[in-house]
Amino acid sequence: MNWDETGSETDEPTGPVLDDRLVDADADGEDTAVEAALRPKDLDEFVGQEKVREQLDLVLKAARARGATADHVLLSGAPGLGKTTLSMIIAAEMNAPIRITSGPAIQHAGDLAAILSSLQEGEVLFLDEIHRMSRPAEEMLYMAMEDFRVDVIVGKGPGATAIPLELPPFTLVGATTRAGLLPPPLRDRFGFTGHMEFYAPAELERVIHRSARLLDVGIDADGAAEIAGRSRGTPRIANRLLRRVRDYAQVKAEGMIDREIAAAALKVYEVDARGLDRLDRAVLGALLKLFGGGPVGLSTLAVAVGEERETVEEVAEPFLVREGLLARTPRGRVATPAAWAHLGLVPPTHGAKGQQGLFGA
Ligand SMILES: Nc1ncnc2c1ncn2[C@@H]1O[C@H](COP(=O)(O)OP(=O)(O)OP(=O)(O)O)[C@@H](O)[C@H]1O
Repeated sequence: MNWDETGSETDEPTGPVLDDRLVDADADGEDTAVEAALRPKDLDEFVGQEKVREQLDLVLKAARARGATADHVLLSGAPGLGKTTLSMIIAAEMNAPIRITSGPAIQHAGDLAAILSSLQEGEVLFLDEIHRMSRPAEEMLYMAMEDFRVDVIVGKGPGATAIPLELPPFTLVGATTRAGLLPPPLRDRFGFTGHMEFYAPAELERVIHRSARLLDVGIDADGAAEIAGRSRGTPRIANRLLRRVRDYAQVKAEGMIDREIAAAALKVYEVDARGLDRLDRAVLGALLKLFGGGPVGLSTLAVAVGEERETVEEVAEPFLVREGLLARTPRGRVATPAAWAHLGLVPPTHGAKGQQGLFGA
C-alpha cells in the first residue's frame, strides 16, 4: 500500500473514543469553577476581538456620557470565545449589576416576566443561548426590549386579561452560537451586534500568559505558543489545556512550562500539534486508511470509527472542516491533501476513485 504511515507520532487510536474531550469548547464542571477567576474584568484586559471591543467601547462610553442605559447588545459566536465574559464587562463598565440566565431556562412567558419585573434600573440581563427561548417568552421580550413594558396575561380563555407592567430601563445582552436562527424581529431590536471570531495564535498566547500569571505558574514564550497552537482558536480550550499542562509540569518539571513540557503533557492527553484529539484523528485516520481519502458516506465513516453519525458530524467534523482537513461534498466526505500530510501518510497515486479533480490530486 502506498499510504503507509511514515511517523510514529500519528499512531491512530483503535479503541472507543473518549466522551470527555479536553478540546470541547463547551464548559465542563471544572471550567465553571475556575473560569470566574480567569475572566478579564474590563475591556482593556479583554484580549483580541478588536472590532467588537472598539465598537462596544464607543456604545458604552456614549451611553455613560448621556447618563443613559446602554443599548441592547447581541453577541454571536462559537462557545468559549468570551460572550459571557464580555457581558460581565459591559455591566462592570456601566457600573451596573448583572443577572445571568439562559434561553432554555425560560420555558414560559411567566418565567421571563418574573425576571424582568425584578430588574433594577440600568441592570444588565445576560440571556445566553437566546435562540433556545420559547416562542411566547420571545414575543414578550420584543415589547420589553422596545418599550420597557410587558403585558402579563391573567386568566385563561375569554376571561383572560392583559395587565400592563412598566419595567425599569435595562440592557439586554443576548448571546447565541447561531445568529442566523434568531427571528428577524428579535435581531432587529438589538442596537449593537458583535460577532466574535476565533482567536489568532498570538492572541491565545496572551490569554495563556495572563492565565498563567493568575494561576501562579511559570511559563515561557515557547511554552505558551505550544499550547496556543493546540487550542483551536478558543480561550476556554487554551485555559483548560494550560491547567492540564500545569499539572504535568508540577509533577514532572518543578512547575515551569516550556515548549518541551507543554508538548509532552499534551501528548499524554492526546491533543496533537494542531489541536486534534483522539476522536478527530480516528475520523481522519479511518477516512485515509480505510477509504483511501474518500469520498465516503457519513454513516459508513461513523460505523468505521464506532461512533454515532451525529457525533462524527457535529462533534468531529466542524473543526476538521474549519482546519481544511476534511471536505463535505455531495458524494461524501473527502480528505484534503493537508489531512494526509497531518497524519504523516502518503496519498495513493492511483486507484483513489473520486479524488482526482476534487483537489487536483
Ligand atoms: N478575550 C479574552 N481574553 C481573555 N480570556 C478570555 C477571553 N475570552 C474568553 N476568555 C476566557 O475563556 C473562558 C470562557 O469564556 P466565556 O465563558 O466568556 O465564553 P462564552 O463565549 O460565554 O462561552 P459559552 O458560549 O459556552 O457560554 C473564560 O475563562 C474567560 O476568562
